[in-house]
Amino acid sequence: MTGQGATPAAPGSAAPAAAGEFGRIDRYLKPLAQGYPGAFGLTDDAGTVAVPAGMELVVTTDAMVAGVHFLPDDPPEDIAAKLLRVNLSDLAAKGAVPLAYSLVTALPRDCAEDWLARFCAGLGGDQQRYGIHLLGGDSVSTSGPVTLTVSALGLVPAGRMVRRAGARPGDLVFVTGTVGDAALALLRVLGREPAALPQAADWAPLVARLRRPEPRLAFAPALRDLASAGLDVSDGLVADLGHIAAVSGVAIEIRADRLPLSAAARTLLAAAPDLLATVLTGGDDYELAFTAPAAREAAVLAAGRACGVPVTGIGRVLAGAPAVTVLDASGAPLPLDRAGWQHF
Ligand SMILES: Nc1ncnc2c1ncn2[C@@H]1O[C@H](COP(=O)(O)OP(=O)(O)O)[C@@H](O)[C@H]1O
Ligand SMILES: Cc1ncc(C[n+]2csc(CCOP(=O)(O)OP(=O)(O)O)c2C)c(N)n1
Ligand SMILES: [Mg+2]
Ligand SMILES: [Mg+2]
Ligand SMILES: [Mg+2]
Repeated sequence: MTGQGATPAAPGSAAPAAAGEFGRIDRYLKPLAQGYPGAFGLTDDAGTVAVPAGMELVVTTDAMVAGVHFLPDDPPEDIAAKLLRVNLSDLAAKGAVPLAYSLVTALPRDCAEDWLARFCAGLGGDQQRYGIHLLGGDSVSTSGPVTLTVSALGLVPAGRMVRRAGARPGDLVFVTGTVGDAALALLRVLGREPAALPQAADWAPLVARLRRPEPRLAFAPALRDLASAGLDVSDGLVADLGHIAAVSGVAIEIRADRLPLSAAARTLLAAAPDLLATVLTGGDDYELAFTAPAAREAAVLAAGRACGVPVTGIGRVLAGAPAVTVLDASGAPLPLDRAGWQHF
C-alpha cells in the first residue's frame, strides 16, 4: 500500500472511501478490465493482446491535460468520453476496428474519489458503446493539472492501415460529418464569442460536439477500401489537410462554400462571417478528412450513405509544393493567419 493518510469519503456516497492507490484501482479500474482475458483482471505487470493471423495491430496515443484540452470543472463523464473518443477517432482514421486501450491517470493527491468514480463511469459507458476494454495502465499523482493518457489498440488486415501518405494529383478531398462545431463551442465556453451573435443562438448541440465527439468508426472499413490517404481532424481542417499534403508531396485545394456545416454553425456564421476562420482552423472536430481517386467519388458517397456517415466532397489534390489553399465562392484564395492548433 502506498496510500498516505485517510481518504475523505466521496461526496454523496454511502460506501466507505476506497483506501489508497490500490483501493481505487480495485474499485474503479478493475471492473473496466472485466471480460478481456489479456488484462488478467489488472493483477499483473502487463497485459497481452491476441492478434489474429493476417491482422496487424494499430496503436495510437493521445493525452489530454486540464486547461489545455478540457476545462477543469467539465463533467468527469464527458472528460472520459472525450479521452476515449479522440483515440478511437485515430483508429477510425486508420481504418482500424478498436479492441482495447491502456490508461494513465495523473491526478492531484486531493482529487476527490467522486471525481474518479464519475470519470470511470464515463469510461464504462463508452466501453459498452464501442465494444472495447481496459487492458492496463498506470496511476500516478501530480502536483500539476489532471493529465490523462490513453493508448488505443485496433486491428486492420496486415498492410492495410490507411496512411497520411498516398494522396495523388487528381484525387478528390472529402470530409465526414460537419466541421467547426466544436471550435465555435469553445469560443462560447471560454466566453470569447463575438458580440454580433444572436442572443438566442442554440449552443447546446455545438457544446455537445466539443465535449463528446463521435468517432467515425462506422466509416473505417470504407475508408480502408476507398481512400488514398486519410486522418482525423484534431488540430483544424486546414492544418490537418496540410499534414496529408506534406507527407504525400502534393498541394490541396478546398472550397469554403462546400464545407459541411451544422444548422447551428450556419446560423452563427450568417451573423458573424469572420467565424469561417474558426471553422477552418479551430480543430477538435474529430471528423475524418481523406482523399480518394476521382473515379471513386460515387463509391465514396454511396459508402457514406450505406453506413449512415455523411460525407462531403470539399476539394481536390493537385501537383505542386505541399500546401493547403482555401478558395471562397468566387474562386479567390482566402487569407488565414494560422492553419490550426499547435502546442508549441
Ligand atoms: N512524444 C511523442 N513520442 C513519440 N511520437 C510522438 C510523440 N508526439 C507525437 N508523436 C508522433 O508524431 C506524429 C504526429 O502526432 P499528432 O499530430 O499528435 O497525431 P494525431 O493528431 O493523430 O494525434 C504521430 O506519428 C505521433 O505518433
Ligand atoms: C480548454 C480548452 N482550450 C483549448 C482547446 C482547443 N484545443 C486544445 S488541444 C487542440 C488540438 C487537438 O489536441 P492535440 O493534443 O493536438 O490532439 P492530437 O492532434 O494529438 O490528436 C485544440 C483544438 C480545448 N479543447 N479546450
Ligand atoms: Mg496526438
Ligand atoms: Mg489523428
Ligand atoms: Mg494535435
